[in-house]
Amino acid sequence: MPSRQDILNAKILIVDDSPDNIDLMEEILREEGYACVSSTMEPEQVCPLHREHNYDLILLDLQMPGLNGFQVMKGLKEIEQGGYLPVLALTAQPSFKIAALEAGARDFISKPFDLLEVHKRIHNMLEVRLLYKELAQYSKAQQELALHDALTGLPNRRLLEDRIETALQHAARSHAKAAVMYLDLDGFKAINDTYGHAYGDEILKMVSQRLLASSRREDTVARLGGDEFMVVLGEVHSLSDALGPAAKLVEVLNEPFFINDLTLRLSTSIGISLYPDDAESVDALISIADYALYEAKRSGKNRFCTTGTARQKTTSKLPLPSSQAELAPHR
Ligand SMILES: Nc1nc2c(ncn2[C@@H]2O[C@H](COP(=O)(O)OP(=O)(O)OP(=O)(O)O)[C@@H](O)[C@H]2O)c(=O)[nH]1
Repeated sequence: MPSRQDILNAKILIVDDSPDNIDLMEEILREEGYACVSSTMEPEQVCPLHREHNYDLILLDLQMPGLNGFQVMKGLKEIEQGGYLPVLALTAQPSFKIAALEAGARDFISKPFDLLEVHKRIHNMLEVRLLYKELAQYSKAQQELALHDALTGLPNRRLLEDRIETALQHAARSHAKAAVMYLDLDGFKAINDTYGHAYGDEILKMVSQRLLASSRREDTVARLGGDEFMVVLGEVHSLSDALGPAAKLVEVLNEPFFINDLTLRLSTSIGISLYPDDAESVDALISIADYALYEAKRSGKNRFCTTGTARQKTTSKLPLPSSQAELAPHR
């Protein structure tokens, strides 16, 4: 619930073509203790000002030359799409009251002003507006939490699948390819067992940072859970475009990790699948990369492995061209 102080600090804009009305309203608000009050006599400035300042309350005169209050509300609705239109209409015309509410105003104040009514209506509207903002922020934070891994802050599997889908759509549109790299740390369990879970957590956070630092802004780095990560490269033109980044990831995770006074080492194995060569769906690309990862582990860890026969085994019984017939471990 917003505090009295929150309400007094809310951002208020007065819109009226009469300087006397503006002076009067400013005085009423300042006397009550409202600290962030501004005004304009130019209705066409209301939308640009609201875009810039995101007001908590707009006290809007309905009858103004040029743009009237109803037209201003139309513009404000476009800015506050799906949101709470923070407009309190000011009108001397009883017939305008219902029209104003129908046009999106939350409430109205009749002219000439009744001081007690002005205070109550402004206070009540600000209370609802600020509550609405709190709720919107809370729901945004909840959505973020649901899509990100709590330990590392990286996208989780749900968001990752969305990002892969988007990368595939972009690649399809531009006749390019996309690469999915499935990473699993080598020997991570031993770090947990030897130094404790807190050290393991620290390593996972440092691994995330290294992966992010070694990737392009447009790539996606995600944590699937445990010691498994995924890096998605959009807009690659051939498998060889993914090999350099994969080699770099193997290399950066080979660098020592300094935690407190300990120097810890581990490595990573990576399986790579390529869109559209290996598969065209998110699930198939992930499972083919997983299979290539398995091959990287099986053939000695600390390396990356491309797909080749992985596709043959998971999706079809057709023989692959001989150039793709072998899994290709690299280190
Ligand atoms: N510290 C920490 N450990 C985790 C977390 N999630 C999973 N683990 C541990 O990570 C380990 C992952 O197991 P493995 O991948 O089999 O271990 P590994 O030693 O890397 O095995 P290889 O991949 O064969 O080299 C398990 O011991 C899990 O308990 C976490 O959030 N924090």
